[in-house]
Amino acid sequence: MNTNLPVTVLKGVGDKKSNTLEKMGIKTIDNLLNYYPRDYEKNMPVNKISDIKMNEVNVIEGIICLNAQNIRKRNIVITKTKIRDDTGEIFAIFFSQPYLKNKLKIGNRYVLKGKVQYKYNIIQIVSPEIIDVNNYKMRINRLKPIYPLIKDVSMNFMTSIIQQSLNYTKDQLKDFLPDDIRNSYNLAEYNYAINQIHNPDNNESMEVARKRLVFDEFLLFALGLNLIKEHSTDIPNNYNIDKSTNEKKLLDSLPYKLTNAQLKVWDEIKNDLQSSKTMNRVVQGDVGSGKTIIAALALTIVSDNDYQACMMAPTEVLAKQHFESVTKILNPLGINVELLVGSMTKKQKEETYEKLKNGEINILIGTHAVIQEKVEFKNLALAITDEQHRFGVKQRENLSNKGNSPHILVMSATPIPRTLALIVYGDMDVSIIDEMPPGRQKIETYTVNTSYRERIYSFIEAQINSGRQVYIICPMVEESETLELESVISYTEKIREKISNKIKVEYIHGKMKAKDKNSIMERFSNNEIDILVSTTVIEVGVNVPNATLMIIENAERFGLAGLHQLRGRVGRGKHQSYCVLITDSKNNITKKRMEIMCKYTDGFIISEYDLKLRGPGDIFGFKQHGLPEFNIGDIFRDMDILKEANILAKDILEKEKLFQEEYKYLNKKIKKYFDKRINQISL
Ligand SMILES: Nc1ncnc2c1ncn2[C@@H]1O[C@H](COP(=O)(O)OP(=O)(O)OP(=O)(O)O)[C@@H](O)[C@H]1O
Repeated sequence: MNTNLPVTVLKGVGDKKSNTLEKMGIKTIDNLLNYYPRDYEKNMPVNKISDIKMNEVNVIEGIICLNAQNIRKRNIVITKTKIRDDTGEIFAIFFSQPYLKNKLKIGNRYVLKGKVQYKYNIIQIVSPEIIDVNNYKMRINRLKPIYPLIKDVSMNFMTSIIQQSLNYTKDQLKDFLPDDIRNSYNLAEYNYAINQIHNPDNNESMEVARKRLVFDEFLLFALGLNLIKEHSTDIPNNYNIDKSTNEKKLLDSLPYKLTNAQLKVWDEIKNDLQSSKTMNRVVQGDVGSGKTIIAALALTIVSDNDYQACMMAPTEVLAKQHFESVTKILNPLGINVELLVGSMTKKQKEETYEKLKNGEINILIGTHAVIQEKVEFKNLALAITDEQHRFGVKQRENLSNKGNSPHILVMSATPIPRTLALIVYGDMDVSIIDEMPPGRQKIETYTVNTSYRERIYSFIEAQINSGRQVYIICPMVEESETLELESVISYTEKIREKISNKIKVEYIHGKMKAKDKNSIMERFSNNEIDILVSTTVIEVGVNVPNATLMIIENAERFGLAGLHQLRGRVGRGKHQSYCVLITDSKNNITKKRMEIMCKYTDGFIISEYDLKLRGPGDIFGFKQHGLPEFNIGDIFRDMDILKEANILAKDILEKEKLFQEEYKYLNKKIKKYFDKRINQISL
């Protein structure tokens, strides 16, 4: 069975549609079969027209009794027709589908599903879904899949092409899992799973199908990662890092002592750098747990041994911040640290390239341009990056070309349980900073509605009068006509009017030029700005310990992970800090989220709640994790399956089962799966 046929073999898929599908990652029949629903809804029973419920979604069945007409209003074509059953008649209105005029002919029988409203003096079913009569009756009360869509791809179309693909393959898909695995883990057969995920008989059969497909996905992932790990642990350490002249000096120069957790992690890194293999390690630590100093130590001992090291940040603001904090610590030791970011002039950049090449620079800090641009190092031995940018195979190659397989250190602020970390970072060694620096006070957190604004303004003034600084987060950059969200620019104007004019208020957002962003952040860091109104650009990593109040407008717009990251911008120094979450939302999940934020500050606990609160298919906050994304599996919800699959993967590899005849198809599948994903996973 060739499932690699292009989607254009299906009815209704021409060149234009196939281009649109390609944007969704769908090129072949196989891609369609693996395009899983994001949710299901129950097919509703048919209502008699006399019994329809106003302002609700109704399903009606009847005969078209008025030839459809197209009416043009402004730029929209409205198609209007009427449908009748034995109890009454109702108008049906469609928008921007002029071709329906020829389809909806008098005498044709249809099932229509849509909201019924009284508008313009008539009762009408508005923009209903048109459903095949015979098909529908058989399927009443069954689950109907809801697919994720993009513009120009309708649910009807998606369902139709997936059904065609299922008909085409008709139970002839090769099950790549050997029988012994299926039996031991009680997994459904592959054809059954694919059919039931798209056309479930009931909830139970859908769950059975889902379990099988999640297992598949995790098993392939775990096998791939473990294979990569086997391969990557073989890279020998090409550097001789045995001196640590400046380590003690650096530690002595700090105004604090490292926590035990920091010491342990630092030890692990040092051992790696001195071992016979190249380091490939991720350091995980909650917001504010003190990862930067660990990075600085690693940079230092590499430079002590006359090698170069680089450190990359996701944004210029962060790169500059790292640059400043690292320079402050390392310059007194005579270590030359330089910055490389996009907003520098060509001349400045060229000077930096030159100095890097001839070894005048020990440490380079920048954005990811550091490895993409034409940068030549003299002897790069260590590259530090963040979790969102953990290196894929291609970047690893790039890096190797710049150095000679340098050591890799990834910094992650995503607090996830250790067992999970060991799996999702399965190709790397994991270090966890599971302790906060001493003396940190709990960030007092409150949730209020917008009627409290005036009082909050007084609170802001009080904080500023005692020498502190304030962040205010607004989700939008500019005023929006459609959404009632606070926007950064108008908010700044509003607050300037409300508050004493001695208080300096500025804004920062992602659409500003890097140069302007940098200058605002610099002024905020130097306490030249009292209130910084910002979008989430400051979410990750910004460190201004004098800022003690974080106000988050429209807090309902953020997931728990995002709120935790944002709140982590305060409480970074010795002063008592506060976070005020402002929302008018009455939604239960939002309420629960706010309660959790007020109650807990430990990122590990918050991340666990985050997962519990996310329903199936709800990926709220997920993008904020720099974790691999799965097609159907959810690493938190399906954590048990992930663990099982990981143990199985290790067993398969240990016993070299992939070479056995029954494992032939599984082996093939890994190659295919990893071909697609290989760039996301570090090697
Ligand atoms: N052992 C320690 N004792 C006291 N203060 C510390 C210690 N380690 C780090 N700090 C301070 O804690 C603050 C936060 O550290 P850092 O910026 O490294 O956090 P982080 O882990 O990178 O957090 P984020 O993920 O939010 O960026 C800094 O001001 C730093 O100087």
